[in-house]
Amino acid sequence: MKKIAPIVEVKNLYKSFGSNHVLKDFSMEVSPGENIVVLGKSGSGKSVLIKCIINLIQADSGILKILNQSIQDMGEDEVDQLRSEIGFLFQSNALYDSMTVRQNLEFPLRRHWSVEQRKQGAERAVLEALSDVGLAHTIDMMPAELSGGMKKRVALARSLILKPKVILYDEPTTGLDPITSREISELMVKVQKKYNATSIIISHDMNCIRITSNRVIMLIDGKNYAEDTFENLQKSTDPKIREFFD
Ligand SMILES: Nc1ncnc2c1ncn2[C@@H]1O[C@H](COP(=O)(O)OP(=O)(O)OP(=O)(O)O)[C@@H](O)[C@H]1O
Repeated sequence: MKKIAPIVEVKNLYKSFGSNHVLKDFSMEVSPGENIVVLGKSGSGKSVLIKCIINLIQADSGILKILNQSIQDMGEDEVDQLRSEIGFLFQSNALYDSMTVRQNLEFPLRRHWSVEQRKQGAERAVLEALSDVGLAHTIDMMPAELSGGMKKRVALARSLILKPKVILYDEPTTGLDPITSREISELMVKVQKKYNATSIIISHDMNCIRITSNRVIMLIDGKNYAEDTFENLQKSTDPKIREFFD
């Protein structure tokens, strides 16, 4: 049977900051439609990995391919084009406080759509993305009027607006109460299905990982130390893995 090409491929990745060797021969492959969680201790290099994948940080060496393209070899315009196919949900949400929800969602369209495209389709795109996260009624509200969970949903809607093929989540449930965290995790599964997207999720929220992951990659000592389903890793007797589950 022909092997399906991975959507994201990382091979033998190295990244150091001075004498701080963060990623040391890290490799992983993500198949189309998968929800992958990268789990590691604080400071283990999870954010550095995600930033290398989208070339916000330059890797020292290794191969990085996303949507079958080598991001390291691309010019600025090509990287920009590629990033329009990738949705990001950052820990901080990064909503603009001085803009309405609508304006926040229109922001990526301004960069990637022509004036004509925006005239024709912006309203519909904003409403569709907001409806996907159950918040169409907030379209003219300011971020300050929203709860933490609602802000997270709006940020997710904004990352969906360009219908990304890949979604990167950096600690999507940090700072939320357990019920809201669960809602956000379930929403992540729902949007992944609707958009047929592939997700890479950085998290150490065990409930979020259980709900969202098809596979978990353990980032330990700069490497892909182990990868398996959440259920199988949970049964592991390896002390380095057990630390996360006990
Ligand atoms: N731009 C940078 N310059 C220097 N060092 C950096 C930079 N970015 C990250 N680091 C270092 O790389 C290491 C890994 O950081 P990273 O943010 O990836 O950790 P993390 O696993 O995401 O942690 P957390 O779960 O706490 O967010 C840390 O030691 C950090 O200090």
